Amino acid sequence: MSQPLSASPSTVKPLRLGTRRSPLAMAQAHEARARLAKAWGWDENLIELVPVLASGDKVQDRPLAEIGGKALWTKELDACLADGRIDLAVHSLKDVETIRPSDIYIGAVLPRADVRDVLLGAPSIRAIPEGARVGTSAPRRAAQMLHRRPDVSIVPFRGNVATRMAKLAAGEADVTLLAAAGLERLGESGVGTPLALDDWLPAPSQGAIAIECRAGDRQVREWLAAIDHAPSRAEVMAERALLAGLGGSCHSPIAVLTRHVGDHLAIRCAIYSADGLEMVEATVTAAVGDDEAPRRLAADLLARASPAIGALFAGPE
Ligand SMILES: NCc1[nH]cc(CCC(=O)O)c1CC(=O)O
Repeated sequence: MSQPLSASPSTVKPLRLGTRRSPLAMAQAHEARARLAKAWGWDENLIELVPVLASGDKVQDRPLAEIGGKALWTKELDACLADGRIDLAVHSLKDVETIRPSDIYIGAVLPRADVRDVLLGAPSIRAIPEGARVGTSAPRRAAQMLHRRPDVSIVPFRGNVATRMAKLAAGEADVTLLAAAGLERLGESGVGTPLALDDWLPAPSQGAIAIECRAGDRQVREWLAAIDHAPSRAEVMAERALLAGLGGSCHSPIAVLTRHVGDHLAIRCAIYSADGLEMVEATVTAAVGDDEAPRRLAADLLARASPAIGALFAGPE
């Protein structure tokens, strides 16, 4: 007989929550566990954290775009979900590829944290010394920086948040950029200068934590629904639809922010050439859940993009 819905996990059969092993991933997993346990009145011990080594964590010395992209963060956790080693997987949604396997479902998006990028090493973009070395391996951050400051040079800067802060302190670059959300979750919210959203947009889904489960697991889907934050979900899903419309990959410099304006969504997006010299931007208002509006925005951006920009996008997926 099938289990009645809303039964609790037990000490004999705890819920298993898969996560990457980095300090940021572990902090996000603890937050997800705390929210789920609280929503259902469970002891946190009924949710067991299962750290899984992702292939992206094994390679630290080359840009991700070079190694093969975003599935590097999801492949291992996807396999663990599929074969039942875990029941839930926690991710920074920003690192989760746009097209997911059909047997995996995003059961919850947690309330989106501070979406801004933080500049470390200088008090503002303008104050960065002439010709400074900017440490980043993110095509978006590199292009945005070069767009504003064509005089700087970009140096590769991989590794987890602490590694990048240590590299900055060791002088491997003069400035770097990190997500405010990640810094906050690691208890480092005091460092650096958050960049104003008026002239520095974040990555798609930046600041959002997603919890995935098996698409067919009705019980876990019901549990996750209780901690899903509908406004955050609407915003990041619009950004993911835009990304799908652009055919954006880890090579694609895409900056976007979606915000609720009344009961609608305002989507602002800019796409760049790799050298930051060229940029096209557009804004659109969409109804919540209307994936066509972000896709039209993507088509409009691509139609206006120069060859140097267009080469970085595959087009509608
Ligand atoms: N690219 C790695 C990554 N993935 C998610 C975050 C931070 C948390 C978030 O943006 O949700 C970071 C670090 C960073 O970009 O500084």
